[in-house]
Amino acid sequence: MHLDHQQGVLHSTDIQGNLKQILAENYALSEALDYQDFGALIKGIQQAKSIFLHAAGRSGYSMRSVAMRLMHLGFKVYFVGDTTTPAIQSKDLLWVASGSGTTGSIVRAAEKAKSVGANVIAMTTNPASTLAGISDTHILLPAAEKEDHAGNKSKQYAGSLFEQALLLIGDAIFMELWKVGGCPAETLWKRHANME
Ligand SMILES: O=C([C@H](O)CO)[C@H](O)[C@H](O)COP(=O)(O)O
Repeated sequence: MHLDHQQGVLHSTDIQGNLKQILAENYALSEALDYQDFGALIKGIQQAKSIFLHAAGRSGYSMRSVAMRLMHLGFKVYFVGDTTTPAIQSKDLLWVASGSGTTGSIVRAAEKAKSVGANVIAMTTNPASTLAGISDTHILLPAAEKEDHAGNKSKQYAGSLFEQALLLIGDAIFMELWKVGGCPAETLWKRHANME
């Protein structure tokens, strides 16, 4: 069950064991969430004039995937920092995610959104973080923060659990909005990128 670094050969692996660990951690996180918190997010998405998503690094990749699905549902959605992303305004929603809750660009975006009167919803692993404090609604994802190397909350590297949970929770939110909206998959598919 090891990679022989000297030979550079993969003799045998425990990929299945690792995958089980990852799935078990995500399952445990799903059991520990406070689902009451999600009401404000669903309402915020439904009521926003435009929805802005923002997160950095791997958290950002997860949130980009979520943004794409919201677009498939027909929402006006932007990812902060993209070339065609406009100014946020008072009737808009900024949905941000940062495991640490301290990433500078994400905190600054939340501050700007608050200053124009937009609704700010933040997902972090730390309710005491700057980002959680700024937000109108904070949703706690009980995962390891990226610099918590103790391994008590996750055996995975850095913020991996948080970043995976973002994508999974995003898909769960998409499913809920899709059910409520009642549009057939064919309607959503018409919005899917056709120049891939
Ligand atoms: O890419 C990331 C890193 O590899 C940690 O696992 C993070 O998503 C990125 O550094 C942003 O951090 P947070 O704002 O704390 O999510």
